[in-house]
Amino acid sequence: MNISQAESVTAIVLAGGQSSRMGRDKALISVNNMPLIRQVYEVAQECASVVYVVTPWIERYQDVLPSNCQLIREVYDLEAGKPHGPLIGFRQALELVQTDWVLLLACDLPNLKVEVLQSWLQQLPEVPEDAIALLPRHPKGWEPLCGFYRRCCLPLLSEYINRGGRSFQHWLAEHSVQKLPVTQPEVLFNCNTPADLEALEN
Ligand SMILES: Nc1nc2c(ncn2[C@@H]2O[C@H](COP(=O)(O)OP(=O)(O)OP(=O)(O)O)[C@@H](O)[C@H]2O)c(=O)[nH]1
Ligand SMILES: [Mg+2]
Repeated sequence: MNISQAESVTAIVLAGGQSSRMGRDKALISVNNMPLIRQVYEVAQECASVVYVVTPWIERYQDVLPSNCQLIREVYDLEAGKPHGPLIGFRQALELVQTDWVLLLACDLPNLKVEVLQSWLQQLPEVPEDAIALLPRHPKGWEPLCGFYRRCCLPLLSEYINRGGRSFQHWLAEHSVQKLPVTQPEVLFNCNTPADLEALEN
């Protein structure tokens, strides 16, 4: 990919989940000798001019990420003892974005591939103006944490959050979203459980 295309996208990696199904922090689990969060970070870096990692636990991740990594400390819900959820983390980072498009990624995508993301990037100029995002679709809805959003969706996101909304699916259902055709669905594989991890290792 040439530099001008790389410069047109900012990546945001969300790493504030509870890993309740995995039973331990999945961002730090090593697959092929590299923590998952680092793998996602490195792929993102190949495709974006700026990469933000959003987490309440900067100290937990900074040692496994490059020293120049831009970590954003997410606001924490002190009463609940956990972050406010991925939509709030996304908004916090989106407020800093300067590029027209954002690549939003979960930290549990071990099969992400630079070439695939770069081929997705080529589709951005074709997205209709009224679509706020370009996302893969699965039978139950959108795949919100492995795809692209327009920076200008920030006011719509804030308005939804201010109404009390906390669901990507509900928010996306209110707007026009372009379907991203995925020819290699394995890149979307989510490592959520010990069984997922085992499947990956075999
Ligand atoms: N920044 C941020 N990221 C979040 C938050 N909740 C989930 N994520 C991230 O969103 C991505 C997808 O979340 P899940 O796969 O459900 O991960 P999880 O919430 O850690 O796992 P479970 O507790 O098993 O649902 C992962 O990269 C999580 O780290 C949040 O409140 N803030
Ligand atoms: Mg997941």
